[in-house]
Parts: sequence; structure tokens; C-alpha cells
Amino acid sequence: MTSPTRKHTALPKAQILIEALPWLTRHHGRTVVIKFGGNAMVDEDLKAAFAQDVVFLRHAGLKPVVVHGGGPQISAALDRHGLVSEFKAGLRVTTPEAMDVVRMVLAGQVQRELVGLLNQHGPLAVGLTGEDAHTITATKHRPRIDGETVDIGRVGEITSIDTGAIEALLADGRIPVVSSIARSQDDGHVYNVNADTAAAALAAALGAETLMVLTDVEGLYEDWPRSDEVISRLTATQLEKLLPDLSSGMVPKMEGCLHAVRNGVNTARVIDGRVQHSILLEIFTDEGIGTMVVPDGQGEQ
Ligand SMILES: Nc1ncnc2c1ncn2[C@@H]1O[C@H](COP(=O)(O)OP(=O)(O)O)[C@@H](O)[C@H]1O
Ligand SMILES: CC(=O)N[C@@H](CCC(=O)OP(=O)(O)O)C(=O)O
Repeated sequence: MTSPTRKHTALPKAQILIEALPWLTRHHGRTVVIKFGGNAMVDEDLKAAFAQDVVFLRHAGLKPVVVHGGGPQISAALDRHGLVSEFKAGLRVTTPEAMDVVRMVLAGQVQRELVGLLNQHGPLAVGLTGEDAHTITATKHRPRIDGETVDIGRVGEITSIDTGAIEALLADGRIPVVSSIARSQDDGHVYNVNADTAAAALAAALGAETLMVLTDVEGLYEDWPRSDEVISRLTATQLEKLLPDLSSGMVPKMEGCLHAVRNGVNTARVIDGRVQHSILLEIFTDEGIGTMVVPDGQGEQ
């Protein structure tokens, strides 16, 4: 027989579960694209908590799709190969030799590790790169810096997304884990694509409800690096005005968030991947840690 004390101590747990009901109802069957940045993969406990959260979402009836980065891991591997890491316009200058290392690290190391962690919870995760089944196709990206077009090697600009393979995996109850490498539409080789950009393009093409970008800061800082005041919510137009003032890693992230909410995604969020279970806090509570970007007309600040 259950003792009265035991019943009493279990009650708060039931309350916590029932508080999640409105969120469970709202998100049921919806696709959530989660970008896990290389800078947020700081320790084993965090990676394991990330995997638990993603599996939790899947069992709660959502359809999570993981897109992963690996910038610091690529830089370390290039260093071991005696190759230098140089960034222009926030993107890695990628020689053909560096491209081999990028592909090896993203598809052969980071993606395998995440797939392994997710699959500790059952036969759920399947890894792929943008090369598979034409998921991501790109052409050579030629950014303009100070009015000049620059050559940054094998960096791709996404030209099309084919969601077929990802949708088939989702329909089969799997968790796709995507590395940000694209097939080339021009020359039979592959391109290195920034993982934030890839995640945003996939979120838009999949008609995802949410794009969630996990990184190593609390969100978008209003006046970085002078202050750590986080902007908690902003509309697409408000973000568009801020874009020219942003620097380094935040540029592709916020451009990606803008692309997503301008192309049918309901919310795009930048959240602190260093906080354990930040995904659950964001999806199932009102606490809204980090920065949320919403389409225009959904409440100015
Ligand atoms: N306005 C800003 N707010 C927050 N971080 C910023 C801002 N501008 C630049 N950053 C930098 O962007 C970094 C996150 O991008 P990045 O290093 O590419 O991470 P990830 O590996 O998660 O993609 C932060 O650690 C910070 O140094
Ligand atoms: C073109 C380009 O810059 N590609 C990135 C791909 C990985 C990435 O974006 O990783 P994070 O999300 O951890 O930064 C790179 O080579 O670092």
C-alpha cells in the first residue's frame, strides 16, 4: 500500500508534469530544428544532457531535427594537420585540403558522437550530411568585403534544399542529425557551409515551428562586448536593423534567424547551450531564456 507521505512527496512532480501540458499540446507533431554549435559542446555532461533533451522532445511528440556545428573542433584538426584557420566575413577560408579535414571532422567525428549519444536512448538517430539525397545543394559563395568580391575557397552558398530524406526519417520516428556540408551544383565536389546558415535553411524548407540555436553565450547581447544585457525578444524588422552592427559568430546566427522567421518559421531562438537542459526550459516553460526572434506583427517591444 502507498503511504500518505509517499503520495505527498510525489505531488510536486505531478504538478511539474501537468504544467507542461499546454506546451505539449501546442508543439505536438511540430518540427523543431535545433542547431548545436561547436562552442556549446564544451563537456561530456552537457552533450549527454543535450541528447536527453532531444530524445525527450521526440518522446513528447515533437519532431526534432539536429544540425550540428564544430568550428573549434575543425580548427583543432586543421592545426594538427599543419593547416592555418582563417576567417573572412565570419566564414572559414576553405582550401581543398581544408575541405577534406572539415568533412572528416563534421561527418566522421562530431556527427558520429552526437548520433552515438542519442542512440544510447534507443534506435533513434540517423546521421547524414547535406550531400545525402541532395538535402543541401550549394554553389560557390563569393562574399563582398569592403566592396570587393573575395575568394574564400570551397565555401558554399545554399541554392536549394531537398527535405525528402529528412521527412522520411521523421515519418519513421527517427531523429535526423545533419552535418553542414553541401553537394555542389556545379562541379561534383562538396562545399563547407556555416552550420547556422544550414540550420536556418532547413528550418524554413521543413516548415519548422521553431529554430533553436544553442551557442556559448546567453543570447544576443545588446551592446556586445561592452555589456551583457541580453535582448529577450525582437521582431524581424528590428533584427534587420541590427544586422549591420553585429560581428563574428553572431552574423550567420542572426541572419539565419531572420531568414527562418521571414520564411514561415514561427520563432527563432538563440539560447545558451552551456546551461544544462536549456532546450527543455525553452520549449516547456514560460521562462524564455535567451533571445527570441518573431515575425513582424507579433508584438513589438
Ligand atoms: N551581439 C553579440 N551577442 C552575443 N555574442 C556575440 C555578439 N557579437 C558577437 N558575438 C560572439 O559570437 C559568439 C558565438 O558565435 P560562434 O563562436 O560562431 O559560436 P557557435 O560555435 O555556437 O556557432 C559568441 O561567443 C560571441 O563571442
Ligand atoms: C563556412 C564555415 O565557416 N563553416 C563552418 C562549419 C562549422 C560551423 O559552422 O560550426 P559552428 O557552428 O561551431 O561555428 C566552419 O568551417 O567552421
